[in-house]
Amino acid sequence: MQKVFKSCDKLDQKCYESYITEDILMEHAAMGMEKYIRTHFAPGNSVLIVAGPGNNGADGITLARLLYHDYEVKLHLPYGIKSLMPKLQLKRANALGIEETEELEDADVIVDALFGAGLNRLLDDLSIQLIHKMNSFKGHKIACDIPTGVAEDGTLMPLAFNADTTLTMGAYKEALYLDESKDVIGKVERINLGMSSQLYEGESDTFVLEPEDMKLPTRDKEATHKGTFGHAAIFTGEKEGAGIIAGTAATRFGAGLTTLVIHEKIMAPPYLMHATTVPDNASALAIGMGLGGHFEEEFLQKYVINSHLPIVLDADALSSMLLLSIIEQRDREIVLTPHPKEFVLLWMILTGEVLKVSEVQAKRFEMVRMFNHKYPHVTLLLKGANTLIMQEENLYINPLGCTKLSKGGSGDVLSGLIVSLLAQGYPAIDAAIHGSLALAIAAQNYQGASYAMLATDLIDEVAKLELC
Ligand SMILES: NC(=O)C1=CN([C@@H]2O[C@H](COP(=O)(O)OP(=O)(O)OC[C@H]3O[C@@H](n4cnc5c(N)ncnc54)[C@H](O)[C@@H]3O)[C@@H](O)[C@H]2O)[C@@H](O)CC1
Repeated sequence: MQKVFKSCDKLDQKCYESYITEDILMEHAAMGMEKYIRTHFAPGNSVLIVAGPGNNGADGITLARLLYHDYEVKLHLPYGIKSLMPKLQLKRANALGIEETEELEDADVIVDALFGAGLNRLLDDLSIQLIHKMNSFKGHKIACDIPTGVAEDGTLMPLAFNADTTLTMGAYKEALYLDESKDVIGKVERINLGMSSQLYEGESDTFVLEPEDMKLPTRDKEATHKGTFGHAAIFTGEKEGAGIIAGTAATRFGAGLTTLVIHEKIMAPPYLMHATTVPDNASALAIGMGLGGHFEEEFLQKYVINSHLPIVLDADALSSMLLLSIIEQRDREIVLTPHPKEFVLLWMILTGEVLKVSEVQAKRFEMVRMFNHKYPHVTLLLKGANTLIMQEENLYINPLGCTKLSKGGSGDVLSGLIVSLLAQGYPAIDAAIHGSLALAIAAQNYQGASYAMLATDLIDEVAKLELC
């Protein structure tokens, strides 16, 4: 996992105090982009660099110098040059013979160095025209630091540069991981600015997860039996399919036993048990998926609220005042897995504040932190294109989800994976992180069409993760 920061200003300041000047940082920023281009494009290819008036533009001008002669470099400066660093970089570039181009033509590589971290107001007409044009080009699109149109606080403007790759300077920033900007950021790579990234970064309590972080349930001992791996009890309500999907996922992910708790007799697959109450040896619970109003309050009070077993609250449980009262229990392992619409409901119940889904989406990090401030002991997993997971002040971003997951049943699989890990004895935060990673990586591994994946396909992919 990698550290993530709200802004790099303080990190840059720390460098200056160590005599690592702006000029050094900038040279390395440009060298990082140069390396990326030289790795992916042979000399002779054309590179269009659109450079703005500030230091983001200066990164672009520096890149022009580094590539000039080996590549067909076209440098466009639509706003002229305003500050010290771009002036210095342009002098150096001009001295080598680089001239500005007035024409904006397609190239093999298009570099957006118009505005980076300094974007502080809406784009004007000139920028809008430029970005429309750059987006229409066929060349490989690289954003320097952050695409123009994505502000440092993560706000996505009505138009943004549509990057294939964002080469971000020094450290990963939160703005790169808001759901709304996922489609314009493309792949993200970090560029080191003349020192180890660990020295540049310092401390952070926010992290972006990587595939290598995924830990699968371990079965490294031979002298075991089904009881060794816990017993997941999944409350199955009006839509019994949701419980069956979650139960199948829980079993596939290693739970020794899985029971669907339901009042009625159902046709469950043979590997799932079902019962009308929670089995005595249950080691974790999951409730909410397809629940409806299946269980009476007295039953829920006895088997869910008073049980104190580790628990996943999902879907309908997140709009139940009774079930949400669980989050006051500070001695319990609790995972909440809302999607943004469910978060709106739970937030209203917990605080009385009525939010729109769009407001939650626009400030996902802030909302998760506000929830965490009230309930630090609860693991909150806010679903989305970039899932956010937080407990005890540490926030983890899982950016590995993909559009194949946008289908009914994916959330039930996730609840099943998490309750499975809880049943096997993993702490709530680990269960949420590794369940979420397993879900996302399994979806990536699915080989069918992007629109075709069923919850059962996803569970089959989970079953193969250890072999990958
Ligand atoms: N500070 C440093 O030491 C480093 C900075 N680097 C680069 O510097 C960038 C930040 O540079 P700056 O702080 O100069 O900011 P930018 O270059 O992103 O933009 C600042 C300039 O754009 C103008 N501006 C902002 N929004 C505008 C809008 N909507 N329309 C028109 N003009 C607008 C501002 O008035 C200012 O002149 C980073 O994104 C990164 O690319 C890198 O070189 C790494 C090191």
